[in-house]
This record gives sequence, structure tokens and C-alpha cells, in this order.
Amino acid sequence: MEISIVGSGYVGTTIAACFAEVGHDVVNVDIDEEIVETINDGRAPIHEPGLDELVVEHAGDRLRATTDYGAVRDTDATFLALPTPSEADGHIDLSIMEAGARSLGAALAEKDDYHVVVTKSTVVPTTTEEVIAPILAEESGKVLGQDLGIGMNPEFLREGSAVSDFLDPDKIVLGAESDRAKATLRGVFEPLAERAGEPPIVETGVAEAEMIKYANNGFLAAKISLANDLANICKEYGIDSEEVLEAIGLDHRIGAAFLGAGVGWGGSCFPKDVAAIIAAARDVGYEPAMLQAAVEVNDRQPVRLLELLRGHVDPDGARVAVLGLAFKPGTDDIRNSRALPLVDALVDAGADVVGYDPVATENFRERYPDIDYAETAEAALDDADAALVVTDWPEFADLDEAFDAMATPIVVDGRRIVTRREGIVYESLV
Ligand SMILES: NC(=O)c1ccc[n+]([C@@H]2O[C@H](COP(=O)([O-])OP(=O)(O)OC[C@H]3O[C@@H](n4cnc5c(N)ncnc54)[C@H](O)[C@@H]3O)[C@@H](O)[C@H]2O)c1
Ligand SMILES: O=c1ccn([C@@H]2O[C@H](COP(=O)(O)OP(=O)(O)O[C@H]3O[C@H](CO)[C@@H](O)[C@H](O)[C@H]3O)[C@@H](O)[C@H]2O)c(=O)[nH]1
Repeated sequence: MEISIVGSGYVGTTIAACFAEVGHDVVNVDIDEEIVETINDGRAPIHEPGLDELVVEHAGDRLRATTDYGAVRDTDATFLALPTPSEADGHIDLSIMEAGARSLGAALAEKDDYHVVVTKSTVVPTTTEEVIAPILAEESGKVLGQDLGIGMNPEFLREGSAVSDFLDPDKIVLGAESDRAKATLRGVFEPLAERAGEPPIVETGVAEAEMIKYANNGFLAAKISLANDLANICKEYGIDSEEVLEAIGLDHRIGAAFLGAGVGWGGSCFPKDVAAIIAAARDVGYEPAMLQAAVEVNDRQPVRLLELLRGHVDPDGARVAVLGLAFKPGTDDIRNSRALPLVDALVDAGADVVGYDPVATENFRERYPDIDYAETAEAALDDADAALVVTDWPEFADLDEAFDAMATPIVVDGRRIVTRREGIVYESLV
């Protein structure tokens, strides 16, 4: 099939390259000329394992990119993979989606045939039908259900494993407003589902598909927060939280995934999506107590980590190494990283901060140009008065003699990754 994807970021580029990989002809539309050129040159504009290889293989053949929305007219379906950030009060900010829908609708005005538009972005329930579809209809002059079909296909890929998550999904959710739109969506996913060994395909309504995405992310974020709540109780009793969480994870009704206790969840999705569904729920008159509690526990974890640090050293004037700046291992993304509130608080307290991350240093430096950065974890620890471990990069588990070079070997571990041993003053958050 001929597919267009509007937006060429983490999601748009990944799904474009993967759709090309399963045999579709794909065009990426983005307003960023540099991104468009990068893809057409056969390179991925973002860092994701396996993505470069797919772009190299398909660019110039089944995959191309353009800034011209007119390219959508030669395709059967368009996926909107545009950002849906948060407003200051947590509500979803739909301005980019609305602008994209306007440009798409205007381009579709010159297409006579039936066309399906699918929301891939994470949007609060009813957005596709009540905000996006009316803009498309108005700009294109098309009539919903006649020459315009609408769908919603939430995306569950994780950064750092985006390609393999997309090509081998646990489930595929297809929301559509009509049987005809659903049939187009089925056609798009058929080759992928076959290659992935026929994962469950959930066919549902558009608003249900929108809500499934928030329910998924809300549940996972709340699961981590519940693990953190339980681990905090363990800490007060001097009980080993890892043993407790591993044991409960063996119950198939609970499951071991996403019970990793520590300094909490960050990233480009969980914080904004949980905030957006909480704000949306309040708008329709419901107070989502569990999700709100999940946020509160999450916000307190970095505060607890600093309290532990203060129990060992006064940050004022102390040299504090912050190990891990990315929001999770395997990515250079620092959006909503737990390192942000921690570095803010350390700087406010008068600490002399030295940050280290295997790949996220440059992104962090753009935001915090005034703290020190080290090339290696060893260099960050050298002469430091204390170390805070914020991201669970596997290399931190191998650190050993480097702690001996610290002025005082105080290690406060937010991810329970450093091996405790004689000679280190070790304190784990959980
Ligand atoms: N990043 C993830 O892991 C992930 C996973 C699942 C779902 N999502 C959701 O997918 C959506 C996209 O997220 P992302 O991380 O890919 O965003 P992103 O910021 O990485 O990429 C968005 C792209 O859209 C382009 N763009 C902006 N305005 C445009 C316009 N008017 N027309 C065309 N292109 C335009 C930007 O240049 C950018 O390349 C969001 O709703 C997000 O919540 C993200
Ligand atoms: O047991 C765990 C697992 C994760 N995290 C933290 O949770 C955050 C999110 O991690 P992860 O879910 O692996 O990364 P994302 O790339 O943000 O992916 C989430 O957000 C995406 C965007 O919506 C969804 O598509 C994915 O399904 C969903 O997992 C990170 O800060 C992790 O450190 C923990 O603290 N403990």
C-alpha cells in the first residue's frame, strides 16, 4: 500500500522505516528540512538501534521524505505522528496536531478518491473525532464517512527499542469510525502482523483506541509508583525491597515487568500522558485518585534521594557526581529525566555538580551549561564528596575501584545498581 506519515520524529521515522520494511511504499512529511534531507540521504534523524539500517536499505526506494504535504495525495492513508505536549497545567496541547490537520486537510482538498487519516499520536479521548476530523473535513471539503475515513492507532513502542517493539508488538489496536476505514487499517497492518506471528489485533472504536493508550501508560506508570511506595516501606523497615518485589512479580497476576523501584519514571511520555489524562478526567467530572497518587509518589522519589544524601553530606560546597543524565538507559533523551529535578535541587543547595552520562551529556549541557561534565564515570567520581546514581546504565554496575578516588566514598544509589562493598558508604534509595 501507499502510506504517508506526517511527523518524522521518534515515532514517525520508526514506523515509516518499519512499514517500508514490511513492503509498503512510504513517504514521511515533516516541516523540518534537515530531517527530510537526513532521511533522503539514507540516515535516521534520531538515535534508535536498528533504525539506521532500515533507513539505509529503504531510502530512495520504498521510503522517502518531503516537506510537501501534497505527497499525501498519492497515498491511501496518512498517519499523524505529531507531538502532543503538555500545557503548563497538564492539559494536552493540541496546537501542533491542529496545524498538521489543517495542512493535511488542505492537501486532501485536491484528492478526489477516498482517503483515511489515522491518529498515531497520543491524544485524549474524543480528540480525533471532535477536533481532528472537523478540521480535516473543513479544509478538504470531504465528507466524513464518504470520501474521508478516520482511524486511531495508538503506539506502544519504547525509546531505545523502538524498531523491535514496533515490528514485534504485544498487540495492535485499530480504532476506526467505519468498516471501510477499518479495512484500510487492516490492510496496512496485515504484512506486519504476519511477520510478527499474528499478535492480537484489537479492533475497536476511535475513542476507545485513544483511551487504551492512556490506560496502558497510566497503568505502567502507576505500577512503578506502587513498586516505589512498597519499596519505601521496605526501606523504613530495613527490608530488602528487591527480594520483595521479585517475589511478588512471580505471581502471574502481577508480573515482573515494571516493578523496578528507584528514583521514578521520566521520559517524553509517562509524565505528560499521565498529566493529560488526569486533566481530561477532571474536565469530565472525575477525580482520578490512583493516577494522582502515582504522580505524587513519583515526585517524592528524587526528594527522598536528596534527603538520604543530606544524611551523609551537606551539599553546600560539596562536589557531587551525578551518574546518569538520560531518562533511562539506552537513550540520549533527557526529557523529564529524574536528573533534572535532582540537579536543580543540588545547584540550589550550593553543590558543585559534575554530571556524567554515556550518551546524554550534550543534550544535558544545552540545558545546564554551567555545571561540570566528565568524560567517564571514573572522572566524575574523582575527588567527589558524594555520588548520586540516577540512571541504571549497566556500566555503573561495574564501577569498583573508581569509588576509591572519591574525596569521601559516599554513594547514594537511586537505581540500586552499584554493588555495595567494604570501603564505600553506600545508601540505596529503595
Ligand atoms: N517517543 C515515543 O517513544 C512515543 C511512543 C508512543 C507514542 N508517542 C506519541 O507519538 C507522538 C509523536 O511523538 P514523537 O516522540 O515522535 O515526537 P517528536 O517530537 O520526536 O517528532 C515530531 C515531529 O513532528 C514534526 N512536526 C512538527 N510540526 C509539524 C507539522 N505541522 N507538520 C509536519 N511535521 C511537523 C517535527 O519536526 C518532528 O520531526 C506524541 O503524541 C507522543 O506522545 C511517542
Ligand atoms: O521498572 C521500571 C521501568 C521503567 N522505569 C522508568 O520509567 C520510565 C519510562 O521507561 P520506559 O517505559 O522503558 O520508556 P518509554 O520510552 O518512555 O516508553 C513508555 O512510553 C512510551 C510512549 O508513550 C510508550 O509507547 C511505551 O509503551 C512506554 O513503556 C523511565 O524513566 C524508566 O527509568 C522505572 O523506574 N522502573
